[in-house]
Amino acid sequence: MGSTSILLRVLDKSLMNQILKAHQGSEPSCYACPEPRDWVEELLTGEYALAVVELDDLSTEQCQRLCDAPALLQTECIFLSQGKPNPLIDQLMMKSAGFHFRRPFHVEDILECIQDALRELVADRHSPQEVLSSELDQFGLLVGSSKPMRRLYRLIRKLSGVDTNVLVIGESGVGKELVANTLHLASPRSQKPFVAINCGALSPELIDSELFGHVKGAFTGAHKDHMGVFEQAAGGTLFLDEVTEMPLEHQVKLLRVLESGEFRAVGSHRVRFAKARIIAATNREPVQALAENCLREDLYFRLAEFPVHVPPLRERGSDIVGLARHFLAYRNARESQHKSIAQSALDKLVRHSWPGNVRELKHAIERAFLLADGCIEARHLVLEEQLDSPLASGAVPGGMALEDIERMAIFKTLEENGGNKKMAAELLGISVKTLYNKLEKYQKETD
Ligand SMILES: Nc1ncnc2c1ncn2[C@@H]1O[C@H](COP(=O)(O)OP(=O)(O)OP(=O)(O)O)[C@@H](O)[C@H]1O
Repeated sequence: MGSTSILLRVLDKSLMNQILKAHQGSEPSCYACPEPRDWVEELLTGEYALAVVELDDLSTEQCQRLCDAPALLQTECIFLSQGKPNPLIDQLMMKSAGFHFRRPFHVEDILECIQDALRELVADRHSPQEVLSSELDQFGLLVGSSKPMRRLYRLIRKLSGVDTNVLVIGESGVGKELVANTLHLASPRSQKPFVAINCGALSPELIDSELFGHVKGAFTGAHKDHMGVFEQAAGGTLFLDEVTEMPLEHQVKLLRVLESGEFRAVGSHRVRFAKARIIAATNREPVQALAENCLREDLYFRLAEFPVHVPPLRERGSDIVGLARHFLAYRNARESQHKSIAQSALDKLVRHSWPGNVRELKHAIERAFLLADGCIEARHLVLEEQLDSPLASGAVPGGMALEDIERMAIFKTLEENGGNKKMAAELLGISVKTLYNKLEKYQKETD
């Protein structure tokens, strides 16, 4: 018996026949548990993908065996009963995230529910294929086939032929540095250096030296001449990342070089000429950066001769799945592996809002690659949900009890997922069983 078969224990003969008829000859096959065979034992073998079970004669002992066995959670359950209040069935429902149909049975609804459950299970079992190749187009170092990316490629191609300054704008992790590097590679400067510095990470004392260099003896510790990035990138491209994080007084110095093309190394009187093309980048919207005084207006106009907006990942449609496959294919190739990705995992990727953009996706796939043995499933994808949550936005006051935060997270996740406990447990990063235990606890407290 394969693990995709259905266990049937339906006492209502007509319903049983209709289910069997609907699945005659189709995958997965049905196994009708003959009475008085112990259907509980059969179910707990964990060999069934789905179980449709009539429960009216459920005994306390059977209920306990089911509730105690983790195998119950491996099987999707559809329970049928007469509908009389039955604490044993209630207890079972608390342990398994199953459906419960009460008499009179609506055959259509039950068949539809079975179909739904099977569609998901079959998709997960049959669709994962080894991901060994990427289907996305690539321009320079940028991967993606979506419309906004194609528009970006066209703009980069146009800008590669001219020597103007460019300001690359986009959220963190969208690929701004890759855009700058691609622009460099597509330009006549491609044989010269591409030098990147993070303006936000430069220490204020060393910033002049980093940008313009220094001569031996210029200050304590300057044991030899040092070439600044303007000189290192001569003839090539200088990428100034996070330019809005540079202190305003240093932005003036940068502006002077951009205007005059001249600079002097610290401790030297010799004027040097800047021969690098400047591409700057920022995570902030320029209008806001100007309003918040993080960016000098004159520098902005100098840098943004051509502003290039890089779209966030959530606006790139099927590139999300395409990039996930791309990163997986490369990882498979590097590690000589043949790992696959399940449809449920791809669905989870599509539902996510990607606050950390492509960087977050790349990390999520790399972490999942390590966690999954053969097939990456939804549970292997640890996404930065917390960035979206009220906790990160400061909606949770400091000093709030951790239990209250947990209760809030659980109820909010259930609410947002239409009460789907499996999905909620997955998003919360706990097992369905743990979710039930926690619900039981919190519900008791509020009763
Ligand atoms: N279109 C893409 N194709 C392939 N990889 C990408 C793409 N965009 C981004 N990446 C990858 O995502 C990661 C982040 O990219 P990058 O550093 O260029 O982003 P960024 O916008 O400059 O980030 P930050 O604002 O934090 O500096 C890198 O590992 C990069 O290789």
